[in-house]
Order: sequence, then C-alpha cells, then structure tokens
Amino acid sequence: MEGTVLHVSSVSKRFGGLVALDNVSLEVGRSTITLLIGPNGSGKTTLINVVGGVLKPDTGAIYYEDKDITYMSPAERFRLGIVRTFQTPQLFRSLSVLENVLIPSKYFLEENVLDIVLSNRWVTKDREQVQRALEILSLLRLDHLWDAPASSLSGGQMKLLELGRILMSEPRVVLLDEPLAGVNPALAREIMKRLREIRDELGVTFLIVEHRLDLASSYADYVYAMHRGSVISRGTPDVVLKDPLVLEAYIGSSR
Ligand SMILES: Nc1ncnc2c1ncn2[C@@H]1O[C@H](COP(=O)(O)OP(=O)(O)OP(=O)(O)O)[C@@H](O)[C@H]1O
Repeated sequence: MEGTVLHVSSVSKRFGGLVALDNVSLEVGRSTITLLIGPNGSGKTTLINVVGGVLKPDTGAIYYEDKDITYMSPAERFRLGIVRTFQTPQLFRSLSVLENVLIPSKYFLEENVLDIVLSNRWVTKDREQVQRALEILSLLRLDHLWDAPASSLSGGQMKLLELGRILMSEPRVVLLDEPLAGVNPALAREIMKRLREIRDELGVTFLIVEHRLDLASSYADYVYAMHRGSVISRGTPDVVLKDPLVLEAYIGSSR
C-alpha cells in the first residue's frame, strides 16, 4: 500500500496450544482510519497488543515507517509516536478536564502516575502547553467543560478526554480498543467524526478494534476482517462488510 505507516508482516502468536494470530499481515495507510473487525476471539486485541508492544510475537515482524519495532517496549514505541488506549479510559476522575489533558501520557507508561499526580510534578505553568490543551479540547468539543471534574463526563466524553491527553503527545499512530463500547449511538457518531477531523487536521493514523460495525464502518477508510487468528478479508468498508466470508464468520460465531 502506498504511504504505509505501519506494516505487520507474517505475525503469529500462540497462547499455549491456542493459535491467537496465524501468519497475519496487514498494512495501515498513513493518515487513515483503519478498522479491525471480526467475531469474538478472532485475535483483534492480540494484534493490537502486538502492535502496541504489550505482547511480543512468536514469529513475524512489525515495521513503523520501515523501522523494525518488533522488540521495542511500549515506552520506546510511544517515543516514536505509537500510542494505544484501553477499553476503560485512564483518567483521574477528581481532576478537571483540562488537568487530565495536561498530565503527560508518557507517565502512564513509565512511572507510577499516582506518585506524579500527588507530587504535583505534572502541573504545568507553560502557557503554550495550556493553550495547546485548550485547542485540543476545542477540537474534541470539550472546551466548555474544561473546569468540570472528569467524573461528571459521560462514558463517551471520557473516551474523548483520554484521546485529548494522548493528542498532547503528538502521536503519529493511535491504537484504539473499542472506542465506541458502551457509548450511545449519537455520541458514538460524534466520536467517529472527531477521529476524522483529527486524521485530517493533525494527520494522525488510527487503527481501531471495534464491534459496532454499523457506526464505525461509515467513517473508516479501510477495513481488515479477522477470523480465528487470520485475516479473511480486506478493503473498503462497503466491500468487506458484504464479503460472504465475513458474513459467514459472524453468522457462524453466533450459532
Ligand atoms: N493472555 C492470553 N492467554 C491465553 N489466551 C489468550 C490470551 N489472550 C487472548 N487469548 C485467546 O486468544 C484468542 C484471541 O483473543 P483476542 O482477545 O485477541 O480476540 P478478539 O478478537 O479481540 O476478541 P473480542 O472481540 O472478544 O475482544 C482467544 O481465543 C482468546 O481466548
């Protein structure tokens, strides 16, 4: 693929006797929203974990901008600009929206973030940083809530807030694990629209695991479908979602 930013090459991963990833290859185009779909247990989260560095593959390699990152730690990948989120947003609920954005994401990887917060080392007086945080909150339509405690946000807004903190570190590739889970349809569409704006305005690339295909697919540029540890279909959303192999995988898994 032209303009490939991330290349997963023939990756396999076993857990004991279970083959979670079986010779998986995929390319993620620069500044795209690429969706990873598939029935439960098809290997999507394992793949995100391998790309994010939480898991090491048994065989195969991961390249970021042609650089072999297969054996880099999550912190090293973070420094290159590859960041992942989790299904539950990592936030400090009693801190304000703005304060949450101002806690550097690197602390969540490298140090005990609670110690950082308690020591007040994270508080920045840097005018540019605060200005940037407000711009990001504005991009996410959370700027009017800057002073509200994070605990007052809805689940979907919390996901956007975590994304805001991640954007402060100027990531190049963001790995999202089910960003729409538990979010009402209207806000889910808002989240997908915001991702598109971030893609277009900041050039960020998104690789997203998502089950809510109806909501996510119309905002995606490209889709990979997985089943039983393998990629069974790839292409634009309209092609992949109509692929008989994909339909059969979903129907088969719900029987
Ligand atoms: N740490 C682990 N130890 C043992 N087996 C695991 C581990 N992680 C995942 N698996 C197994 O690997 C397979 C793929 O799991 P994975 O979580 O990657 O699938 P998934 O497509 O993300 O599923 P879901 O949509 O339900 O989250 C499953 O059979 C799962 O039980």
